[in-house]
Amino acid sequence: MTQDELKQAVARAAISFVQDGTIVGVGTGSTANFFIDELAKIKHRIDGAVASSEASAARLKQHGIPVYDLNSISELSIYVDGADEVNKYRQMIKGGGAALTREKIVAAVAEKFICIADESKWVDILGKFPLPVEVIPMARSHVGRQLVKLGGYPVYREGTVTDNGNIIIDVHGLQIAEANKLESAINEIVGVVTNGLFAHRPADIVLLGTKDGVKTH
Ligand SMILES: O=C[C@H](O)[C@H](O)[C@H](O)COP(=O)(O)O
Repeated sequence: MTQDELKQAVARAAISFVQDGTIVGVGTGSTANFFIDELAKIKHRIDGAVASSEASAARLKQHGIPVYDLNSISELSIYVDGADEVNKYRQMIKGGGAALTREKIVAAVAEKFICIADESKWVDILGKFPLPVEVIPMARSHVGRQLVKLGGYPVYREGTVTDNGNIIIDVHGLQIAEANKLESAINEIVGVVTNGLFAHRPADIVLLGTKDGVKTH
């Protein structure tokens, strides 16, 4: 099976968690795009969606799925999104597509976070994938210096502006043993909006696409 076929398989599997008549939280990225396309097939059964990026909102609308502002709803039963890395504690690194902040916000509202990923994303220790950090532009150098003190090698992601008008710094060289602590420490740096560690809010369910089928963790 190709990587895209594995992504499609987990996207399909996630549809079984969608309850009729509800608003669905939808993530960002290539795996989330497969989920949006699967969601379109059952769009008559749902009320609509909340998107974690402008790109996902546009794809949902192209399919004729109503997109709600998060502020206009009070509850969200599920949030379905991909990940750049996920471990056995269902902690994740996210933000390869620069959507980490909105993803974290929608995930915070959702009762259940369902992570959909192909097996290449499964890791023992988080950190091989450079950790994305969303930063207020004027704080770029300051945040970079603080990230070095935390043991990382910060690299400015040239040409990327987030949906919130900020920049991304990718932190290389981290071996993340205590994801909760590092998530908090980075978020305490003045000028950081948030970072792509989802440790305080791990996924509730991971659907992992493997050659032997979709495995649930
Ligand atoms: O900002 C992007 C998101 O965190 C994505 O969920 C993550 O990068 C995984 O994307 P993909 O499904 O394309 O590998």
